[in-house]
Amino acid sequence: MLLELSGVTKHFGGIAAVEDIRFEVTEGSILALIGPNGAGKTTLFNIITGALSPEKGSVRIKGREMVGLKPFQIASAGITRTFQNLQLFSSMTVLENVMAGAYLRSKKGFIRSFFSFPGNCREEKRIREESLILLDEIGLGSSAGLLASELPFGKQRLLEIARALASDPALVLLDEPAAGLNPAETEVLTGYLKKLKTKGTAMVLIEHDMQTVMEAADKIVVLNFGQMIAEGTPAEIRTNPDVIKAYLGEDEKIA
Ligand SMILES: Nc1ncnc2c1ncn2[C@@H]1O[C@H](COP(=O)(O)OP(=O)(O)OP(=O)(O)O)[C@@H](O)[C@H]1O
Repeated sequence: MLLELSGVTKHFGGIAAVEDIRFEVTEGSILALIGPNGAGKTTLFNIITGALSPEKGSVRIKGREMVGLKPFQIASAGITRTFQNLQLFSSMTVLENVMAGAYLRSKKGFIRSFFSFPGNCREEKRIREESLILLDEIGLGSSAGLLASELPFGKQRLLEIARALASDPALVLLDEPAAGLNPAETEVLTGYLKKLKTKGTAMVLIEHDMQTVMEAADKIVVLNFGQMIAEGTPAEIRTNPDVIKAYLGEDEKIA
C-alpha cells in the first residue's frame, strides 16, 4: 500500500481538528478529501507532510512510518504537495520553476546545480528536456520562457502542479488545484490528473469543485468537524445521506 493512515488524531485547544482518521491510497489512484470549511482537510495534509505531528495514529508510506520524521525526510520518501496559496518563484521563468522542482530528486541537488561541476551540464540538459515535456503535457509549453509572474492566475496554478510533479513523486498532495481555474483550464487539469494516474502517480486531492472530484477521484473521503463521515466511490458518495446532510446550508452541491 502506498499511503496508509490509521487512527490519526490532532486537537487544537479543546477542538478535534481531525479524529481517528483512517484511509488507504493505492499506487496510481486519486483519493479526494472533501468536507465543509474547517472540516480538517488542511490539517491532514500538514500531518502527512510532517508539518504537524498527530497526537495519535500512524501515517505509513509503503509500510514505513512517517510520524516523527522531519518534513524533508518525508519529502525524500517521495511526497510533494501544492498549496492553496501559490508558492512559485515569481522572478524565475516558467521553465526554471519546473526545473527547480526536478532538482529536488536530482543527484546534484538545487544548490550544487548552480556550480559548474563536471557532470552538471548533462544532468541539467536532461532535467531541462524533461521539464519541457512536463510543461507541454500540462498545456504550458508555449509559456516556458515567460516569468512565472507574467502568467495569468489559472496558469500559475497549473505551473505549481507541474513543479510538484517534476521531482517524480510517488504521491502528490494537491490543495484545491482547480480553485481559480476557468472551465477550459479545469478540463486540462482533470485530464492531466487522470493521465498521471496511468503513469502510477498517486494523488490526494482537497477540492471544492465537485465536478473535478467526481470525474477524477477513484475514492472520496468526507470529513465534517474533524470526523470521517463517509468513504466510497463518487457514485456512493453522491447519494450518501450523511454527506448530503453535512453539506446542507453550504454553497457547494454534490454534483
Ligand atoms: N494552527 C491552528 N491553531 C488552532 N486551530 C487550528 C489550527 N489549524 C486548524 N485549526 C482548526 O482546526 C479545524 C480544522 O481546520 P482545517 O484548516 O484543517 O480545515 P479545512 O477542512 O482545511 O478547512 P478549509 O477548507 O477552510 O481550509 C478548524 O476548526 C480550524 O479552526
